[in-house]
Amino acid sequence: MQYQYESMIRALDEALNAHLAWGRRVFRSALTHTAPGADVLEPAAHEICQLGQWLQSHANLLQTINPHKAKALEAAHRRMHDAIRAIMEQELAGQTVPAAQMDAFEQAQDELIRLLTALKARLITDAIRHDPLTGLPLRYGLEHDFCEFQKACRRNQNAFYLAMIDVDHFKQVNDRLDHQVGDQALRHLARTLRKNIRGNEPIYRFGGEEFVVLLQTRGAEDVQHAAQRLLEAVRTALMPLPQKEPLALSVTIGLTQVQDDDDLSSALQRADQAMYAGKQAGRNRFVLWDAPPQPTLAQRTG
Ligand SMILES: Nc1nc2c(ncn2[C@@H]2O[C@H](COP(=O)(O)OP(=O)(O)OP(=O)(O)O)[C@@H](O)[C@H]2O)c(=O)[nH]1
Repeated sequence: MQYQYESMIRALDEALNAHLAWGRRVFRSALTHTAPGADVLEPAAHEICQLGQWLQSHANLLQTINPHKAKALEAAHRRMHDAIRAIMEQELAGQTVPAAQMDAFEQAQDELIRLLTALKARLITDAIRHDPLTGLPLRYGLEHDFCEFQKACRRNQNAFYLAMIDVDHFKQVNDRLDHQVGDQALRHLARTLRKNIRGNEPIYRFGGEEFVVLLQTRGAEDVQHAAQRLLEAVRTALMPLPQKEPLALSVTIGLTQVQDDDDLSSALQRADQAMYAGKQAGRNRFVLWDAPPQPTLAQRTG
């Protein structure tokens, strides 16, 4: 999932502040026996108030984050408004407000604040787990995703491969064209990679100009095709540059098969070794990790 975390968190804070201001206004109306605005007394008050408007304008996004909680949030907001409207109507008519009605309001209000606070925590957690440059996940969740992917591959009787992808001669892009173009190139590359892997294959920005992809395939031949396709996609996706030749990029890919009893750090280490071998062999290629050859006598004795 990708969204603008900063503006989303800011908008949520503004909606929460507006809700607190609304609460103060309701309290004042009750104490001074004056009619509050339409955003309290109208049956559609939950849509009129600022928090209600925020909920409507972010409905799709909330649905994507967690459909169950999105529904609960909307319901709590509506319940809270229904309760306060009933309370205010009785208050303005000079009637005593039943304690059960106050309880209903307080419960809905507590639920609303609890859900909004959890949503904010989720947004902040998501924000720090994603790379602001490319929008890709960073490596925080990799360990967990790796284990889940391992289980899914076993369940589907598919082969699990981990790919380490490193941009070739990226320093030259920064040096020749400047760092901003380098940033743009990383965004461009992330999009190209994302477009050329399956939706259920996670990709991470692993480090500066390194990406990690988890691949679910039918076997060695299949993964080699996938790697070849990625190399081709990166090579041919030229990045337009104003008043200059478009920028051509290439990557080197290190691949390793992940066994059922494998762990992330060993897989990363092997993929890194394969990628390094690819760099040494001339870049712009993939290398499938193979068990390292036994050291020769000359190497052993140095
Ligand atoms: N613009 C930009 N550059 C970055 C970012 N992260 C890392 N880099 C640059 O990536 C470059 C990596 O350089 P090297 O590790 O020497 O590798 P390389 O030039 O790609 O060479 P090979 O990997 O050997 O093909 C460095 O110049 C980093 O400054 C980033 O977020 N933005």
